[in-house]
Amino acid sequence: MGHSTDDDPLTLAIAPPPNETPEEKEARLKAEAEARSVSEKIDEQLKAERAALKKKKPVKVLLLGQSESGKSTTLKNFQLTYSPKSWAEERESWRIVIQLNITRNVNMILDLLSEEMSNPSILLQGSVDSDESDDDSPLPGSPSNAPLRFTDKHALLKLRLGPLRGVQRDLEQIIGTSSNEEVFFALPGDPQALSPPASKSRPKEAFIRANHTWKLNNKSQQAAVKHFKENKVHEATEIIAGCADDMRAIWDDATVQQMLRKRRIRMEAMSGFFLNDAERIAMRNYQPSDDDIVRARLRTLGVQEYPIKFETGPATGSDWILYDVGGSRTQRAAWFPYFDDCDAIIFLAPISCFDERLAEDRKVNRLEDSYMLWRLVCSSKLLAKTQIILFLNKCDLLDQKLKSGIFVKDHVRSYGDRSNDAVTASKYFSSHFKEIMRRHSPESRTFRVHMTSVIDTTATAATLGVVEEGILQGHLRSVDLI
Ligand SMILES: Nc1nc2c(ncn2[C@@H]2O[C@H](COP(=O)(O)OP(=O)(O)OP(=O)(O)O)[C@@H](O)[C@H]2O)c(=O)[nH]1
Ligand SMILES: [Mg+2]
Repeated sequence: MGHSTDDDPLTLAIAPPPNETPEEKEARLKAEAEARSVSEKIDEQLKAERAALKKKKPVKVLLLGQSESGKSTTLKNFQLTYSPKSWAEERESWRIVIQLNITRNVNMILDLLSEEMSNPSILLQGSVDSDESDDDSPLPGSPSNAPLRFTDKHALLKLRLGPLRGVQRDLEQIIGTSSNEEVFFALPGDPQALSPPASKSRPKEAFIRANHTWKLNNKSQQAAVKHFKENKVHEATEIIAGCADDMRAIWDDATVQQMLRKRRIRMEAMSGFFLNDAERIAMRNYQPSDDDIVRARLRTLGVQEYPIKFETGPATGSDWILYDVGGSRTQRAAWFPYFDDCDAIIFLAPISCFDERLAEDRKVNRLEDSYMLWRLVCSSKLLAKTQIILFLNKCDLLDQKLKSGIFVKDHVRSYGDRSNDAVTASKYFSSHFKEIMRRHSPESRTFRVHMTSVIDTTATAATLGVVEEGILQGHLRSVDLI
């Protein structure tokens, strides 16, 4: 039955000669073994060279998730933990962002005060939608619709804090809210992309532009900063310093607090809230702490590339590139080109947002939006082999929210009669994300999840340690597979 093999030209060519003597056979086998060994060595060398090349390639990590999910904050944690030198260099740049954040906090209160003082009938109609919650019931613990009693003190505070409106305008100009920059990222034919979406009662946010101009890297930008430092920034710092006591007074005022409760606005839970630190931040020589920087809010536009040379940890010396994306709807089309060729994705889902709506589309629940995005990422064929790590973020806010008496089951019907505590709720949300991954991944993959509050830099450093190791291993495994 050896017919076909015996006739095969290759078999015939490499067959031992007929009548081979034992000596000849031994010599032939030896020669063949040597040839095999040389060939294996060459293969190994080629593999090692390719592996070395790949190892030199930076580890690429993409941060994804809806707007305000905590992507940029996670990036800051990476910088703080693994690249402290470059973190320190950027400290000063955050000062004006934080000044802008606190100025906005005050101006938001002033807007609400003006509305209430000029139109007290609003009060008698009960609560007004604050943008932050789906239902119209007053916040637990808020008094009944008792009328707000404004006095001369409020009129005076409004007057004295008035200059902060000009400060906001100046600081926004310095950081850069030019619509031209946004056009750069506009989706073709998308008129919304020309102006950042902002709902009626939500303060507009500052945002990072595509080319990091807010960090002011080139000469003309540096000249512009110098100019502003001599003029506008100095002026803004002086005005803020002069307003320190009044900022504190307006925030501590019982009527203002009552007004916020009536409107179901929890300013403390809002991004970039700094009023509890007014005196410190208002100081003329204010230097942002690490914690301040992590809490500062600056919206991201487009896709920002952050090369990080690891200065500490097991990956010391290695180069990583973190891609931080804008998470609002008009920004999402820019994500897809980055799906190709990335080692890992860290997906942020803020689980405290189960009762909130998207700023850019008030019809959409934020948790539902996160589920939808997660499904999209899990089902992407381009990402079939990419490691995906889920951060169920803002666990601190989830805990506060549930303790304040807000019930998950009132917003997520399937939650049923489960216990209304943060651990049970986060496990419940986690199981939902896991199921989506299981159902929609093109190939089976491991569900890696971390419960996070990424403003907690110590806890986040520990989480990043685990994540870093996992990503590195994945990177090296892919090297072995070349
Ligand atoms: N309390 C609390 N605040 C958080 C947490 N994570 C982020 N934040 C705050 O939420 C705000 C928004 O976070 P960002 O990291 O800027 O959100 P982002 O996902 O980058 O948003 P875009 O750039 O708009 O896509 C910031 O002010 C953060 O300090 C968290 O776990 N807990
Ligand atoms: Mg961001």
